[in-house]
Amino acid sequence: MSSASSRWSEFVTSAPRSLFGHLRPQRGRLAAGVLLCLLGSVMGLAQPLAAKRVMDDMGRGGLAYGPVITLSVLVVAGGCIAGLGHYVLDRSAESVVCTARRRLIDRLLVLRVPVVERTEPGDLISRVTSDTALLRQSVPQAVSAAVTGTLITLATVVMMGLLDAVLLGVTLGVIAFTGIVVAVVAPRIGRATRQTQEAVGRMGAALERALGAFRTIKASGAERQETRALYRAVERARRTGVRAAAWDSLSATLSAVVVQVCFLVVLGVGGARVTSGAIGVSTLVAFLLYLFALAPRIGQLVEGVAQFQIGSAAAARIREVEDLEIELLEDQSPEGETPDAGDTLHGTAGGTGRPRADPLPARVAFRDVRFAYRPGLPQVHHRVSFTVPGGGLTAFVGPSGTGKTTVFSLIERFYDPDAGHVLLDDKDVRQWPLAELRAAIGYVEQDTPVLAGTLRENLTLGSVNATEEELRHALRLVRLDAVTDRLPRGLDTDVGHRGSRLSGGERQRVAIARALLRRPRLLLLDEATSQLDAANEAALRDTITDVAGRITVLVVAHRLSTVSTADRIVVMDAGRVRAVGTHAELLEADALYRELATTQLLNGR
Ligand SMILES: Nc1ncnc2c1ncn2[C@@H]1O[C@H](COP(=O)(O)OP(=O)(O)OP(=O)(O)O)[C@@H](O)[C@H]1O
Repeated sequence: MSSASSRWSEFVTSAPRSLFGHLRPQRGRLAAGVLLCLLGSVMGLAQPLAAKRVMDDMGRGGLAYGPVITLSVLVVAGGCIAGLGHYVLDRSAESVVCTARRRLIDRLLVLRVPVVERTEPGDLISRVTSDTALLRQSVPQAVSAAVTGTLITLATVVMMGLLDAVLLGVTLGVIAFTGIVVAVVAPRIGRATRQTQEAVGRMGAALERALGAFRTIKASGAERQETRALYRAVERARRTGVRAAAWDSLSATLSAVVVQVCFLVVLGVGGARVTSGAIGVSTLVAFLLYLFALAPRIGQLVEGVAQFQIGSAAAARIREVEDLEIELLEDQSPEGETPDAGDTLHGTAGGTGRPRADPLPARVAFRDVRFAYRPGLPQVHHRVSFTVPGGGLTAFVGPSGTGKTTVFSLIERFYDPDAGHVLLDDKDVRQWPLAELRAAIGYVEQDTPVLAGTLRENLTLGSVNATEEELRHALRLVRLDAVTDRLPRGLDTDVGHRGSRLSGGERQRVAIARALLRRPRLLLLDEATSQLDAANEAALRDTITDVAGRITVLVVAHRLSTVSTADRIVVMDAGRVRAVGTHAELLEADALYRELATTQLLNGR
């Protein structure tokens, strides 16, 4: 069996299971909704009999008002009860969607970094929005069709059988034909829906790519190029959507046509039977009324099977996200070993990840670390080893792509090394509960360190209980207090998407203030490669020197002003540590460092 067909057969068996998984928590309400729909429909079933009675009475020359009143009551009450049933089903469908969205959201931010790197954010977004919306659309129809449609169809068939067995035979022929149509077409609807949702996911990814680099696209004059790429994604979604719609329409049309044909056949055969005296006119009329009642039920069943396929396809895509590997933020050390709070964080302020007392600087060490981002990719670290004592400023320098930022990613446990050990306070980071490890570290990335929202929201990300005084202190530390004082709304100023309303230097300093507010024991600072003006550069250098007086600071350095004040410099080259020393020592002893200091570092890159 080819891999595509085995994937398909796995989808066919697992997708409905995923859909049932979503429905299970709402089974009580769904059952109530179905019961009400059923009751409404059962009352509808009595209508043709009441109509037959009215006609028989008329045939006998008189009109009894009783059956007319009964008929009216049945019509109104049946409609109201069925309406209530549909409302209950719709409500349950909203709850199904809400639960599915919550479950997805719960998982999204704890996904492992490598897992997210393998997926497209836009596609993940479309699974939370578009696929869950499909669940909403398909659940009521699929459920009510499955139960109500089936039972009412059976009951209608029984009533028709009681009226006339021959005409029932004709009708059953129709149902059998429709069944064959559904069996052939339904899986194709499921497959086409899945393809449509995949195309919608790709469209989300393309949108995310374009809007995420809005300025770059404008500056590169690439609006038309990107618009064309988006058009292509939209067109793919349209094509697959049309395919799904074609199968859906085919099954609906076939079932409708077949019912009409059946009506004509029943009329013909029934007319002959009335003429021969086998049945009365009122029986034929009642049978035809049942047939008309049956037609929408068959349509409902066919549509229900289609909706079941659509819902299953959406549930399968949601399931794929739920199956992605996540991080365990709480204790995950193999031996259940948790570091002593006094030894690491000095206690954390419940849930905020902030230490209560002044933190002690952390010690960091790499022991023979080997690492590749993925199997098959070239190794980034080849037996990297170094030791950083608690406190002071350690700078990492080296040519671009030698694995300096990767050192930080391994300390943060965004990835785990393939061999060797990354140690914090002489303990492998894998032995640390992840939340505690990350609470001990402040990480300032090279790019995009500011989120949409206000300055205050940005600063308190990860330290929600920070006081006004702490905020002011952090701003003073990073020399941003004067800037915020000038802003009309101060800390409540909106910084725009990715902090676009701040300068590059301000963004970096906001990110440092945010990291410091968590009062880390270790600050990882990936220095911005862009050239800062002299005042900004001096402000940043003073901040780093200040902080390094209290906690351990590791900097991926791109500026001479940073390395010249460092307590030690780790020179990396091609995934190895080449030399360690002070600026003066390395200028003397290491040719690569000498070259870097006079070129890259001097120029800020
Ligand atoms: N997420 C990733 N997936 C795959 N490869 C990656 C990833 N991040 C970095 N790399 C690769 O790993 C190597 C080291 O990258 P790293 O960012 O650590 O270098 P660096 O020394 O910090 O470079 P720079 O000074 O330019 O920032 C590079 O070849 C890079 O292409």
